[in-house]
Amino acid sequence: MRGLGSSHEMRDAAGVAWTALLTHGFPVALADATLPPERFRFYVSQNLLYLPEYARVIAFAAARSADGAELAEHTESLVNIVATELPQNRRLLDAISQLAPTAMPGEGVKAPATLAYTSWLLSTAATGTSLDIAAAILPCAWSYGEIARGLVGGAAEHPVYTEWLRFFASDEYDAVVVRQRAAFDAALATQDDDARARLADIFLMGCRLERSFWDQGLAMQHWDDVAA
Ligand SMILES: Cc1ncc(CO)c(N)n1
Repeated sequence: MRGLGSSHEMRDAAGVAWTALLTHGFPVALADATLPPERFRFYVSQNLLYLPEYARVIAFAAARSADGAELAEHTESLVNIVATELPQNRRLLDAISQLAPTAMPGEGVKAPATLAYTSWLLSTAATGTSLDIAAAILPCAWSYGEIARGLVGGAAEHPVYTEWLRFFASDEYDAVVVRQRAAFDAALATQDDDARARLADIFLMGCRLERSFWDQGLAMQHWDDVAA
């Protein structure tokens, strides 16, 4: 299919589902340091429920790797989540708890967008190929890198948010994204039009779910019986 032969073209095809992530009110408020700490606490708590499932999904991709190079690639992504991002999110929760000391309602319970996103990732992992899984996980890492790199330059100093921005805007994080995209693009080159269209649909859904995760954080949206 013309126009869907690379991650770059899939991102362009995702249109507003992608561009909305770059200008979303949550990261924008985080960068100008006006985001209320309670909202960040809610978001990080939900992220700590999201990331272990995300890691399990990457493990499915590793398990289904076609060759040693693919196995190594997914394993590096998995290690990045388990050894770097999860501990970093736990540190962020500790830090924001100084500014927002009261636990949010339902902090240990997946809120609707968290459940939708993790359930979709896990169902893609259960039924898809390793490349389907790669398409599903690509918007996560890639969009965070792009969001942070776009905002870090003009960001206000903040005792917690600055660390978040620097982490995702770092060269180390960018290297993770570059590696993931290169592996995805190389695999995509071997796919026929039908497969590329399916992968683009998966990528697009990942972008939508990223956006609803930000929306959920901004609104602190939880199940009706959990919300006070
Ligand atoms: C919801 C979500 N998407 C992407 C990332 C980046 O890994 C994250 N930590 N959380």
